[in-house]
Amino acid sequence: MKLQELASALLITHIHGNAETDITGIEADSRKIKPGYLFLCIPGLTADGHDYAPKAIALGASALVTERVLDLPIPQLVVKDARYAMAVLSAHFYGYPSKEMKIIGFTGTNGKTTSTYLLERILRDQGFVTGLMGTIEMKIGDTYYEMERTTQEAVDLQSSFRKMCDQKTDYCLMEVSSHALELGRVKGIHFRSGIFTNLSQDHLDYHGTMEAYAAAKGLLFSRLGNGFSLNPEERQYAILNADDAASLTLSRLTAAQIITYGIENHCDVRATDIQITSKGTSFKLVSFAGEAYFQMKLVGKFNVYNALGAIASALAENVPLEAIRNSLESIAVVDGRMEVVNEGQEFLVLVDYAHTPDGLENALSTIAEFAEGKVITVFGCGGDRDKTKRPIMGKVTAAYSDLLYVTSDNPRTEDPAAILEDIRPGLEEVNYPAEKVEFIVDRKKAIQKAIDGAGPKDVILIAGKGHETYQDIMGVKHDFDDRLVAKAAIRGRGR
Ligand SMILES: CC(=O)N[C@H]1[C@@H](OP(=O)(O)OP(=O)(O)OC[C@H]2O[C@@H](n3ccc(=O)[nH]c3=O)[C@H](O)[C@@H]2O)O[C@H](CO)[C@@H](O)[C@@H]1O[C@H](C)C(=O)N[C@@H](C)C(=O)N[C@H](CCC(=O)O)C(=O)O
Ligand SMILES: Nc1ncnc2c1ncn2[C@@H]1O[C@H](COP(=O)(O)OP(=O)(O)OP(=O)(O)O)[C@@H](O)[C@H]1O
Ligand SMILES: N[C@H](CCC[C@H](N)C(=O)O)C(=O)O
Ligand SMILES: [Mg+2]
Repeated sequence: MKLQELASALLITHIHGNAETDITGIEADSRKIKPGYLFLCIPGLTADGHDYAPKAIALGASALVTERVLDLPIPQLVVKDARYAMAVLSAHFYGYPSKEMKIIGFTGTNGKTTSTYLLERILRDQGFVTGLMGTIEMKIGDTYYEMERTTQEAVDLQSSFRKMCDQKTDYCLMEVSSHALELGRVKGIHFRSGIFTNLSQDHLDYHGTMEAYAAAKGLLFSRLGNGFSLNPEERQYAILNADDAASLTLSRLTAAQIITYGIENHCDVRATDIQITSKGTSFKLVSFAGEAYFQMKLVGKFNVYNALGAIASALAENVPLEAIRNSLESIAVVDGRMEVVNEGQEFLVLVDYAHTPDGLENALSTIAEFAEGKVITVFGCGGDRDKTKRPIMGKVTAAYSDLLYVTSDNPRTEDPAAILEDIRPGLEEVNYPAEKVEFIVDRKKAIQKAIDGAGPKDVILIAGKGHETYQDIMGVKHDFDDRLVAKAAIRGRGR
């Protein structure tokens, strides 16, 4: 594609240099530039892409997108807002792939990853080709890709969508993080539906206040539904959790058709008669499409919410209720979410990705429903993330745990011991007995200690890292998988 043609996607631009320059690829990270690529200079929060233009040129960039003319020897497309231009130019370069398939976006503090997998199973069982992108991985057809972040940068997103379209994907199920919404990574993407899971405290380091965090989530819904159509294929849906107060604001923001789901409040897709055990969850579904009894292997009331969002969305796609039930009942576990570690021991070990106060509350209140012995919790808080959630996570955990091992999560660039100290005030606030808690920086040792001390019928929750297979310490990712560490500890007991 010529630079001129790319520029035609924007009204106000100025080409400095040869407009006929060939563009073979498009990138916003100088380290990924290949010969012939256009390098987008993005002024960021920690760096300014304009400073990396010489590096990009050294790697063979054929042109730049800049916000001001740089004294450099290659053509430049000068734009008003490089970040916005990145979203527009990427969509144009890849031929607007989001219009060629149905993209369903999931947003909310907790439950996004889980919900994408539930809907993926339902749609796959119907014979649809699905793509999935989120915290654990990206899947295109049957190929898996590692993800750097939950929601990719605009250039990578559009490139991934193109690959999905090339594989004849019918539905793309994607997590849409609040960072992505705020930073415009998903601007211009045509969503079929938006699913809102819930809103509770997280990421205040980035958003500052809960209001700003909620407003970021709202961006997904405010862009939905403009352009009504009789054709069901062209409709857009906002699928909202009727039991979460934030849904009211979202319903005012959107022009899409709203489908509500929930347990407590009146709604379109509702679960009643919920039974929770350590082996699964059952409920009666009452919906605009009929009633059915569900017997899921997934554990916890929060997974009923995740199932309801997926059910509402599948009903909007015309999937029969019976088929939805069969698919959901066949799912054994979502990677690292309430995953049982079984080495034949007499106590239950669960690895879960709860890393917010609400996530922990949900995981632990679920365990409280069926625990017969002691509840033993191992958890920590990630470094370089919202510090204000640390004592709250301590307090929540204390409320449910008979024994507590406070340890490291991903310390990233912070001092691990200092992170543990940020959790302590939450325990002190509720006078959690000192003899019931240990602060152990080394996560492996903490897990081993918890497992060594467990008795028959106890339940151990190892929270925070779920599916992760590494521990990030000072930017170095060390091999670490809670499930493998727990297995080894169970086998090593008493030795
Ligand atoms: C707050 C945030 O999300 N920041 C992301 C954002 O930063 P930024 O736009 O300010 O960019 P920057 O790092 O200042 O760099 C400016 C520009 O220089 C470029 N650059 C930089 C260095 C270099 O050598 N060469 C180069 O070209 C960068 O590619 C970028 O285009 O864009 C960068 C490039 O894509 C990301 O690396 C960075 O992610 C940071 C590291 C991050 O940790 N993000 C997390 C919090 C995040 O996004 N998380 C959410 C999930 C949260 C959840 O679900 O719980 C996610 O969607 O993954
Ligand atoms: N609907 C829900 N409501 C509250 N808590 C939930 C819900 N679903 C899952 N959880 C808890 O939150 C944890 C994370 O779940 P999941 O990975 O599905 O969320 P996510 O929104 O994708 O998180 P992230 O923001 O890290 O991508 C789970 O391990 C579980 O403890
Ligand atoms: N997407 C979340 C994941 C947190 C997972 C937890 N293990 C941590 O490292 O804090 C984040 O980046 O905040
Ligand atoms: Mg996720």
